[in-house]
Amino acid sequence: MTQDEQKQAVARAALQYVVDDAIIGVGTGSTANFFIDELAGIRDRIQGAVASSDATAARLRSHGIKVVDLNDVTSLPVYIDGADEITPQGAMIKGGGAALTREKIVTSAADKFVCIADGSKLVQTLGRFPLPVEVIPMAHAIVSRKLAALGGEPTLRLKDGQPLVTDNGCYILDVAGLQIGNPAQFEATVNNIVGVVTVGLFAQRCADVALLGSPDGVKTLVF
Ligand SMILES: O=C(CO)[C@H](O)[C@H](O)COP(=O)(O)O
Repeated sequence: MTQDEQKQAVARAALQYVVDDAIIGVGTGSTANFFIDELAGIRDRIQGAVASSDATAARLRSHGIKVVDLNDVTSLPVYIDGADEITPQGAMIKGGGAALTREKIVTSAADKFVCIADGSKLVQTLGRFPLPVEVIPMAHAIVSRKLAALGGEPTLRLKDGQPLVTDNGCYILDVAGLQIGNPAQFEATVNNIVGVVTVGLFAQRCADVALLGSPDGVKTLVF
């Protein structure tokens, strides 16, 4: 299977985690987009979805799926999203699509996180993919220096030659050169830097289930 075929296969497999008559959380990125397209086929079975980005909200609406404000939701049985890297223990790097803060907020509201990813995302140690860190714009230089002091090589993410601005009006630093041996501890350390909005490490709250693509089909990991 190609990478896209793997993404489509895990997206389809994730439908089994959709809870009837519920509002579900939906992530951001190309794998999440495949999932939204699959979800359209069973949209009458759910009440609606909480979106982790403006792009996801637009795609849900384009399929006639109701987008619900998280503030109006008291129960979110499941959140389904991709990842940039995931370990065999379920810790993840996310934020390649710049949606890490809303992804982490929706994750915190969900009973279960189902990660859907092609097999290339499974790694033994997080950090080959540059770690996204969302920052308050006035603090990007000072936060960069602090991340460099932790051993990383931060780069301000650009779009069309200008700093990329997230849905929250913030910037993203992509931190290369890390080998993250203790993801939960590193998540706490980076979150503690003043000016950081969110670090794209999902380790204190890992995935509960991962559906990973492989040449032979979808493999399920339960954490
Ligand atoms: O965290 C994310 C967006 O902020 C995505 O889940 C992550 O970047 C994976 O994307 P893709 O499914 O396109 O490989």
